[in-house]
Amino acid sequence: MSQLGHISAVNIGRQGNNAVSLWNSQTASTGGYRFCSEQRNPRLLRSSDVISHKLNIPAIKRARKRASPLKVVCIDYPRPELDNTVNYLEAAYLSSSFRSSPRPNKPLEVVIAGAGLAGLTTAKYLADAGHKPILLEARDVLGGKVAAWKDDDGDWYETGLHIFFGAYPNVQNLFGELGINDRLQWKEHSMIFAMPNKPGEFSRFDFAEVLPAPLNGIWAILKNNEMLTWPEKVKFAIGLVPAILGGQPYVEAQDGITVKDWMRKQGVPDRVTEEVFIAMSKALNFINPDELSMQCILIALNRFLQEKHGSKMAFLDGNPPERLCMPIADHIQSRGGEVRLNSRIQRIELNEDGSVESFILNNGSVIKGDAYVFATPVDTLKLLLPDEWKEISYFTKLDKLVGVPVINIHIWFDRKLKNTYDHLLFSRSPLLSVYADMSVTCKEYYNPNQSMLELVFAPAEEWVSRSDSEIVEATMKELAKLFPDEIAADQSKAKILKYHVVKTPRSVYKTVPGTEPCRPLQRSPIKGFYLAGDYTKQKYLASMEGAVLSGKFCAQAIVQDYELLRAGVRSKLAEASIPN
Ligand SMILES: Cc1cc2nc3c(=O)[nH]c(=O)nc-3n(C[C@H](O)[C@H](O)[C@H](O)COP(=O)(O)OP(=O)(O)OC[C@H]3O[C@@H](n4cnc5c(N)ncnc54)[C@H](O)[C@@H]3O)c2cc1C
Repeated sequence: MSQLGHISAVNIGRQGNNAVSLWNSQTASTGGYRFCSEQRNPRLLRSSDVISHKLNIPAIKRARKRASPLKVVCIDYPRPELDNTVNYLEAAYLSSSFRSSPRPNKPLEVVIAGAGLAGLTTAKYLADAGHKPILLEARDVLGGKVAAWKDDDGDWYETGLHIFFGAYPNVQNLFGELGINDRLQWKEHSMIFAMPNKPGEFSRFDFAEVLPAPLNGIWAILKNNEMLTWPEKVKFAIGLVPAILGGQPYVEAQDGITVKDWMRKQGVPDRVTEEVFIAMSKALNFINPDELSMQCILIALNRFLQEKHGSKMAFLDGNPPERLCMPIADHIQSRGGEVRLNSRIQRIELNEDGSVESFILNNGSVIKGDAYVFATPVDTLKLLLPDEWKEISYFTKLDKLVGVPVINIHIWFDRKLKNTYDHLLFSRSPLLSVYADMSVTCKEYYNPNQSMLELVFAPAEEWVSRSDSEIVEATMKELAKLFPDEIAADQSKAKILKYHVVKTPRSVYKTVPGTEPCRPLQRSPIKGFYLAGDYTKQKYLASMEGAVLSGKFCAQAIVQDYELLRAGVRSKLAEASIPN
């Protein structure tokens, strides 16, 4: 920390691409940020505020002349591809707090179960803070729900078709930190929906680059007259007024109601739900609007509409284990951490006082540490929960969080399909959710002569136990409507060269009404035991961004608990002391 008159410069990052923000030091830690680079009119930061990328030397000098009591905070802030708003600053600030935290005298050994994005980021940020993570993954591949495999022909197939959104500040910050920003292939700022009544046709919502948020979103909706009529748009807009006026408290209060019921309560015509929200519900949580909690839609709308590029989409340029997970694992290992595959935790062994003594692996190995993290899916955690913890309300609430089934399908065709875009497409078909021609959208899968469609099949409850051939047959019938000139269900047009079907019987937690209060904080009531995962408490949905943020929160809790963990304080298993 270097002194500049009354101003202290904290944590000046790497050269170039550094954001400098001036804010009132008293409010910085509370999250009530004051935007002080134009120091005359301090005001609360809005998510649309643009934070300067460059070192704002003139602003520092001006503040210095006035002997300002402001603190200058310089954050190592790798330039994100898109927005440069307070959400990104917060993400970068949290990341930099690990690197700038005091180096521990004796690093903690932290044993982490599960190398999905949550476990990987927990380990990464713990390593950044000078600790030693030992990351144990059950399978022989990194990534969990972003895992992928190479077949005998060298083609990749994935657990899920994954889209990165502009409104993913922590993910973009992570890419920046790892120096892999160029691996995100950003697409045109549009949402493209198939038109079931006009087979082979699409309807677009195009977000104008010249307009700020939320006008660009409102304009995109107003301009599209193919999916919604003007009276429907007006009724939908009126229905949304309480959400706009009520802000976050209103959004949180809508957890108790399904999308379908909320629309009816607000007087929004059923056709709006059918035209737009079936597709959105399936894309967000692989279920229909009669099951999905309205809070989920409002959170997504909030993010998409409040940030200019919030709904802009990117594809990773190749398979996630190598293109995203390996750089994180390499980073962890370069800082003394360990990443071990084929290491399934079979049992959580407890001390007499109910705290964790060790993790027992399926091969019988005993792994001990100073702290323990479960970054597995919630369904796995529930299966492995020690009996002694089962009555604790923090854990009993997990019963309501249940993974939803989903199927990811890849079909390689003998030709290049024409009726497609270099983009994600909402199929609006009964069995399918979103899809993309990955031979166009993804650099590593690029093929000028043949298409590979990757499709998300949802809701999949009734289908997940059926055979792959049945699932592909049903998919082909749907594809015949999306590609009327090019695909027929009997393959009399485009021929299938091969396919892969990946079933995930328990994927992200099913966001039905009443689940939000059941999401656990990352710090559990058991001292030394923490959770990470997209289902744990964080302001994003069950998504890659949510998983990454949960990992950061988990690492932050452990760093904050350093003294406690070093002292080896063990919890007394008393429900009374457990925060609900
Ligand atoms: C089909 C599909 C499409 C999706 N599309 C998108 C999208 O477009 N955009 C988006 O943001 N999100 C999307 N998601 C959601 C996103 O993939 C998840 O939210 C995120 O990857 C979850 O990360 P996680 O680390 O919390 O959990 P996981 O990825 O489930 O990681 C948990 C890890 O724990 C491991 N594990 C389990 N049991 C044990 C054990 N006993 N011992 C050790 N390890 C264990 C697992 O093998 C796994 O690696 C999609 C998901 C699916 C399934």
